[in-house]
Amino acid sequence: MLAYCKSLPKAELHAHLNGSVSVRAIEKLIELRKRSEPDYKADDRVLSTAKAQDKIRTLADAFLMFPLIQALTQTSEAVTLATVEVISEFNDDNVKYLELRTTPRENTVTSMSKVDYIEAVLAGIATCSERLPIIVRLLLSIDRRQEVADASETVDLAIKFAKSKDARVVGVELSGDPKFDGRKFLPLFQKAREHGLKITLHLAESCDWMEELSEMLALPPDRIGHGTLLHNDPVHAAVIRENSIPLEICLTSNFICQTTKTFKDSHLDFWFSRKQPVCLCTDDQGVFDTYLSKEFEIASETFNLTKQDLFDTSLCGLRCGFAPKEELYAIERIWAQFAKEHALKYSSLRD
Ligand SMILES: CNc1ncnc2c1ncn2[C@@H]1O[C@H](COP(=O)(O)O)[C@@H](O)[C@H]1O
Ligand SMILES: [Zn+2]
Repeated sequence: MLAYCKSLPKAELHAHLNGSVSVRAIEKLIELRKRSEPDYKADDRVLSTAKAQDKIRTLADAFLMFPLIQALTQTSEAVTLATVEVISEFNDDNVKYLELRTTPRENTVTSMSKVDYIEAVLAGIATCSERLPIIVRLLLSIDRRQEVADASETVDLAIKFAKSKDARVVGVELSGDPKFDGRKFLPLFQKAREHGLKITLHLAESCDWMEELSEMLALPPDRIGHGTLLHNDPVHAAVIRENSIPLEICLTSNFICQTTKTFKDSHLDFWFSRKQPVCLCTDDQGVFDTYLSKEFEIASETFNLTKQDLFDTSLCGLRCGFAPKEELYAIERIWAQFAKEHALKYSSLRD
């Protein structure tokens, strides 16, 4: 089944740039940093090829890893390199449509501004677009720990970049440690929506911090990141069903962080059996040592999914993308062709 999962055209909608950087790419980033700082020594944990499960057992452990990687992406050159490496690896896994997300950061030591950071990511996307058969769009992230003023700046930049010529920025998202309440950012998400941006929110990733849910769901978001525990509450589940909000489900991430005890405990089954749109995603493929085809294989083994189910799930991912519908229709031709070659059922939304 893994070979089939690899051959499937796929859409990845939930990938944090810094969490997606592989050990191989980290080695390149260290080399780059050593050019200007020959004595630089990276933290051993980011270079360890040990299984992700040995390093991370809780969500809190995962949050210790991100700053170690972010320490290597503090210049425009490094940010572009990381972007190119991450996109290339998704392309190698036959991902045809990718939505990367990242938190724009400024760095006073290297004089990198938030605008520089975004432009560096966009430069990486532009380079890959010329060379590789993959369409990439960008979401700008608000980190739950941020001050509202900082997040507001990010939303304003997202609005500005979305209106630029290439329009590769298509949305904003909320992520970061779930113990920080997201409600203070709601007016910013409203503003982003008024300017045509799409919104996805990490919600209910951990059982300890659920107070915000009703207000966050009332937005309502265009997609939900994880939503691991939302199905346990009938009121929340009803909002999701009524609004047909797609869920971005990251099996390995949830399992490693132990927000779902086993793959079988994942909320994927609940939503899948109710025909809710569900997108399989990697979250942080570098940190969690995974890739999208593997997530499809795990889903298939755990929930007895057929080749047709996997194809439908992969197509569902594309259709939940935030790029304009016309662009998504154009990319869908690849799925139509795959269905033809593999005698799978496929019907265009236009039929
Ligand atoms: C494991 N589950 C998760 N839950 C919540 N937020 C997560 C996350 N995984 C990653 N991030 C968010 O993505 C940032 C790293 O990428 P960027 O520097 O933005 O590219 C992390 O600092 C965190 O805010
Ligand atoms: Zn995430």
